[in-house]
Amino acid sequence: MKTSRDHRRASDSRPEPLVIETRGLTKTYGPVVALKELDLSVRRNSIFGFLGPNGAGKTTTMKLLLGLARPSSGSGSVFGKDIVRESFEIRRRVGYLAQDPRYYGYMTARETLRFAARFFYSGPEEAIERRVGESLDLVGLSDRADRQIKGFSGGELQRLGLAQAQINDPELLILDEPAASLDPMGRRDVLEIMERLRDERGTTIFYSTHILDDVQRVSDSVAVLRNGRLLAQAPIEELLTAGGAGTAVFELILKSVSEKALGEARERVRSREWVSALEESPGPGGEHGWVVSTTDEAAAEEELLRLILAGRGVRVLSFGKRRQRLEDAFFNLIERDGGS
Ligand SMILES: Nc1ncnc2c1ncn2[C@@H]1O[C@H](COP(=O)(O)OP(=O)(O)OP(=O)(O)O)[C@@H](O)[C@H]1O
Repeated sequence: MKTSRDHRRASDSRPEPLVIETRGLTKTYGPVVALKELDLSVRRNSIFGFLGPNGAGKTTTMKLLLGLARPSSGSGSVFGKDIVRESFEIRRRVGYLAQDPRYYGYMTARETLRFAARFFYSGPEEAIERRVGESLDLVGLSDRADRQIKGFSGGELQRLGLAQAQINDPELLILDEPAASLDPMGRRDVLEIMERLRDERGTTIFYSTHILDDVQRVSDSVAVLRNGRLLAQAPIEELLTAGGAGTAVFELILKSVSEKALGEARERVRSREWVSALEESPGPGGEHGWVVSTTDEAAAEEELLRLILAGRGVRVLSFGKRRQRLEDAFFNLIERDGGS
């Protein structure tokens, strides 16, 4: 039985081949357009976050990829195989965790995984037991393996779901909101397991979520979907930059003896190439609020205060830094798309 693959990450700079590719993929349910002309490209050995609010079309996309629903138009392939004509072959090589998986509460975790493993392996019992044991280990459930599932917490159930989805050592895991219902600890566990699967087994992971922090934490690439339409698709760093996130923003409150002194400070700051924006707002009692966006956080840390204080007559009452996050980038993209 094959339990692992060659999961070395490519050391050269050639891009990994595409595991999922869709072109103009569309699904309508009567008058409802659940998915409109989706072009998606997911590279091998990546964690791909599929991000969007409720009703965006995430589950619909996953069902189309798995052959559980038929496209209204457009096409798609997984491992180069057609999602309509070759869905049986696709499903054999994919692990899927549905949004709300159900289990038999009277069964133990080990029995559940054994049951799932028998669908895939007809080999000797020891091989199945070994695979079940490895899977329990992977998700940290070895010490609870022989307890009935009905007593499991939400986090334990989700980890069992992951173990079940990867029981056949799939090349691709499709996970529908794997961490949505969990507390921060439970979410961290699930994200760590996803990383281990990518790093140690070379699994490609395509997962949906509406939790921006999770996407920022583990994804290599991200697609943002809204009302069935793709707003953006890019490696995460690119998306952060495009949406204006990932850059540092400095917030200051200044007090100045004169407009002239303030104007000179403004000119000194604006003359620096690492300043991408300087927004000003008047505060109470002659104070001035400044928000300075930068492209080079280190340079700004080193120079910004010095530049402001270089002339006489300007005092800095407060100085703080915040980093823009994916959340800012996401809402910027949605705003650009015309609404919330
Ligand atoms: N079988 C169906 N019949 C009619 N409409 C459907 C059907 N399945 C999905 N839809 C509609 O298609 C749209 C996309 O739904 P989908 O479940 O794909 O969204 P989602 O992004 O997965 O949302 P959620 O996070 O809430 O699961 C929604 O407007 C939904 O109501």
